[in-house]
Amino acid sequence: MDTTTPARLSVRHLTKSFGQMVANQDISLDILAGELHCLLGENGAGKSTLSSCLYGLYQPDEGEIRIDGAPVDLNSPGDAIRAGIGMVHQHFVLVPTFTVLENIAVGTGSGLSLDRRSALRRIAVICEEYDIPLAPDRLAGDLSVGEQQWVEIVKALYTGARLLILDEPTAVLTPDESRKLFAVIRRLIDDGISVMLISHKMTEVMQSDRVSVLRKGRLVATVKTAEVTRDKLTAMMIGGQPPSAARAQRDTVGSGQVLSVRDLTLSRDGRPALGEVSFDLAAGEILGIAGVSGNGQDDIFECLAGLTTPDSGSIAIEGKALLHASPAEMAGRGVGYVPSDRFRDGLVSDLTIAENLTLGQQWSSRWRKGPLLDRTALDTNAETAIADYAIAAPGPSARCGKLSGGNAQKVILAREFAKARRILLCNQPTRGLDVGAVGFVHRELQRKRDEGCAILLASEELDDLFQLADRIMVMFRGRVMATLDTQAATYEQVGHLMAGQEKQAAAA
Ligand SMILES: Nc1ncnc2c1ncn2[C@@H]1O[C@H](COP(=O)(O)OP(=O)(O)OP(=O)(O)O)[C@@H](O)[C@H]1O
Repeated sequence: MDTTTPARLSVRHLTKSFGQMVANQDISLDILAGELHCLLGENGAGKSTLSSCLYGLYQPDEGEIRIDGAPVDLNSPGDAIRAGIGMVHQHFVLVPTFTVLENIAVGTGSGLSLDRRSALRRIAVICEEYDIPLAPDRLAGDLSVGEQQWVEIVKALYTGARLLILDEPTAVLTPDESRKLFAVIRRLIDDGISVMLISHKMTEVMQSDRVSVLRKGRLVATVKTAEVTRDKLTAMMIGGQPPSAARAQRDTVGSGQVLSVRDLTLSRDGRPALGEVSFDLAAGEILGIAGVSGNGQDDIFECLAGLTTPDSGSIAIEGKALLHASPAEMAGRGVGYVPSDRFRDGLVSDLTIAENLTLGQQWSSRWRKGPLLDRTALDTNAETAIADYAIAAPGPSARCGKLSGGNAQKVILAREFAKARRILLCNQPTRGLDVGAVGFVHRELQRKRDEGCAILLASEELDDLFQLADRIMVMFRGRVMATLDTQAATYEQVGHLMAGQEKQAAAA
């Protein structure tokens, strides 16, 4: 690939606003045929908006999109697919009771008119050509998250995509699955297919051919990856140094054993979700939970947060059994909870940042002036959080539903970190955050730990766990495979345990 390589997709002067918010401003860039092109930017920089415009989910206010030199109007995903653009989102939308083949048929609009034999042949050709391990007759409900992603990729290739947009694809994969995905991406590129990758992980970004950096809705530059360093890219992205952990903390307590979990067992829809999970957590300790998404992490947190009742087992905080506790009671006991699904469990989209920051504590005298909410106190609190956590938002009264994924996450972190005086339950806190924000969360977690807070930290990012956790508990199919001392553990060993491979882990 060189400068004479033709552009598969050209964007010229693309602008897209939501009310006053200009999410993409005058963006011009080319994605060349057969290149891996990364889109890099802080949370809220405009990456999702741009990719949504390219996939016909949003229509730009101004500007032009060309495919292979010809202007196109992308008014729907159907238009994008016809133009040869495929997109794999972070959340897959497969029908669990359908087979892989049926999901591909439904997703590509072939539906009932499908010629089964020729469809099977075509899927087999795609899988063989790009070395994708996928059996068309398996039920989607039986597939691992990584396998579901293969279905989405094959679906896009089946419709003839020549440009594939991948939105943070490795966020849900094991290290092994991520390596495999990158091997497939290389094959696609060798075959002349273009891949646009949205990723916050610098190790992945550095594997691309070129990077387009967005900052505050504008394109900073498109550069050849071989000609820049990680630090240079980070500086381009944030336009300076990452924000520092500036927050002063209030009273904190704690020493010795704080949280004790014994034989927690839970089934959901008749299937075992948790099997005899036991662990202890001490003040000033970070216990990491490693596991591929869906292996029981969410269930543990929901039991601890009082949102789900286990079938058996016990939970005790400082020796006292924990029964159903409301968010306000949890806050009263100094427990903060960062859930993995920010919009389902963490935020109310229609409420403002100021209101979301006091959610669950709105009856506390701190936020009341007589019977009414003290708006000034709410706004002051929100302004501090917006500054400390570098939340990209117009102000305290912005609705959380309009924030980018990463900025929404920062609102939850600001609220729950403030609550957590004794215990912080943190499920995937860095998911979808940019490098600057990840660094900030790491420093905040370390600060809370140093102040004596007991932290339970689940992350699909092994980097988070290896950098922060004192011990790493590895989950597979709802069971604890092992709890390792971080100093003595290796990435490979944890990766094997995450895949349920005890023997390989022992040999690693
Ligand atoms: N539907 C919408 N309505 C109003 N504002 C929006 C909407 N979608 C996005 N925005 C705003 O546009 C800006 C860009 O958001 P976008 O989601 O494109 O950022 P991003 O770079 O993908 O961020 P992240 O890395 O956090 O996912 C943000 O300030 C966001 O709040």
